[in-house]
Amino acid sequence: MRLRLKGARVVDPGSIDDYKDIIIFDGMIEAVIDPSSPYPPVMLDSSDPSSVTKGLKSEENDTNYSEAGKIGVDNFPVEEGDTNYSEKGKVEASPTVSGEGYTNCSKEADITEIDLAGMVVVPGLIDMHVHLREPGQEYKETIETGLKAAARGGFTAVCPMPNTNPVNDNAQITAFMVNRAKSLGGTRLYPVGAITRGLKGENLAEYGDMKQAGIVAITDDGRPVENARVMRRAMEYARGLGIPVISHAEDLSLAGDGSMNEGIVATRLGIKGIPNAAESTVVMRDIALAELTGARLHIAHVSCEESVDAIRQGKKRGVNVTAETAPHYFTITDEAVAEYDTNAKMNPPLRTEQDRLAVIEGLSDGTLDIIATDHAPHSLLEKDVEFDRAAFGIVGLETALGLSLQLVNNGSLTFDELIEKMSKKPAALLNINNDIVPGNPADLTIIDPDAFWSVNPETFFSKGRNTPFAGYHLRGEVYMTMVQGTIAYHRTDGGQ
Ligand SMILES: NC(=O)N[C@@H](CC(=O)O)C(=O)O
Ligand SMILES: [Zn+2]
Repeated sequence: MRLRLKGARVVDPGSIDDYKDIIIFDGMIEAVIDPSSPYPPVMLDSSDPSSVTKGLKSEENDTNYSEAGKIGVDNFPVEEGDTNYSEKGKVEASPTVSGEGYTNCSKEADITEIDLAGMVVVPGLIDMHVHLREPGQEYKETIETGLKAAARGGFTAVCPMPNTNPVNDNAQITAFMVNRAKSLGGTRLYPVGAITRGLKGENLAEYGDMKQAGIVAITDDGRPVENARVMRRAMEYARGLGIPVISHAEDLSLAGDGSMNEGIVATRLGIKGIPNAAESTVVMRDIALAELTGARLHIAHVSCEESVDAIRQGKKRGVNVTAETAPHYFTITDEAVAEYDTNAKMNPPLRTEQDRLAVIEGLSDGTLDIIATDHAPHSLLEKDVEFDRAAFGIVGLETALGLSLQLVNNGSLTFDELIEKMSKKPAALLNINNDIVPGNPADLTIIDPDAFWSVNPETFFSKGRNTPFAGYHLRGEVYMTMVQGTIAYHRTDGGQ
């Protein structure tokens, strides 16, 4: 089936920001054309001047001819030697033209149109940090519910972390995840393998085998690699394989048994704190190790000012380091814990206003390359308990775009910058080509930029309800998520 996405503004940062129609055939982007251009484009036959009109839809006026002449520059594959195309088009711009009754190209012209007036189409969003809990903790989330939540959040691809049970530290588990996702269709899954077997921090996992089975990076996320020599060796192997090492930066001896940010709020609540240095010291160590090994290092879930500073300095020195933060770190602070709300408990913890602003500054000056969710679903069993006994982690897939768009609405980021951070940068880091160009799979996120909606966890497709954002009013919502030309999510009328 051929689809025409009609009437939307198409934004692919660095290459397109314009009103374009996207033609999709067999799951692939076939053409990106001017909204007034006919499709398929007119096939010229000099012996039959009237042929130029065949297959055209009727238009109000005849300006579509000169538009048709422009198709070549609009990525439509114009035949070699077709240089007088536009000239011919002009010649045939006769006022008697009507699309009615022209059936010559009707087979090719059999196009289903999707009206996207008022919407923005962007390259599919990629969330490079999610926890899908399968295998092992399917009561919290499954690959199926996680991928549905991802599609609803506008993500065409996600990267599940290896802290499943069993751990994704071998090719069998990797293959299981990949196959499960393939059998489901919808949002794509690119697993991240473990750095060490069983996430124990001792012996390296088999990166080569896992890479063949589909991993795109390695990490012990959920736990730091405590031993610097182990981390160094991991970086050396990963470098050889051309995959990034993702660091969950945490000094366990400093974090101790803290369960929120160390500071005034923790003192007031009588909760043990985790200082910024528990994160930033390991960020600094891993940047030093990346400098030593030349590996590609990616810092996960950056929460505090000192980490942002360390990454900024590392980048200045030319270290191959990228970093992500999550929407909660630039939206709320440790004040959100005030009612002992376990839905505001995650690792690293929510920090102070100063840190929140430093994270936004890091996003806007490019120090923080990527926005990822760290989607960490838990059940009531782990969350409906005393604060210090509750599990760390919040869900994020279905609120990420809405929360992140607030940075655009309030002028902290441009829309292009946001799409860079939620789509293009993760794609580049993971070697995924999601440019909106003919020949690429039609993995697209369609955003309704002015829709107002409220976060209602009861409507989540995720099994997790553990969000601190319930009741938030947001502007900008996912309208449709398309993966390989198939609709993976479509907002029903009226929003949620
Ligand atoms: N972020 C969290 O608070 N929790 C994550 C682990 C992690 O990303 O460190 C989890 O798996 O629940
Ligand atoms: Zn982590």
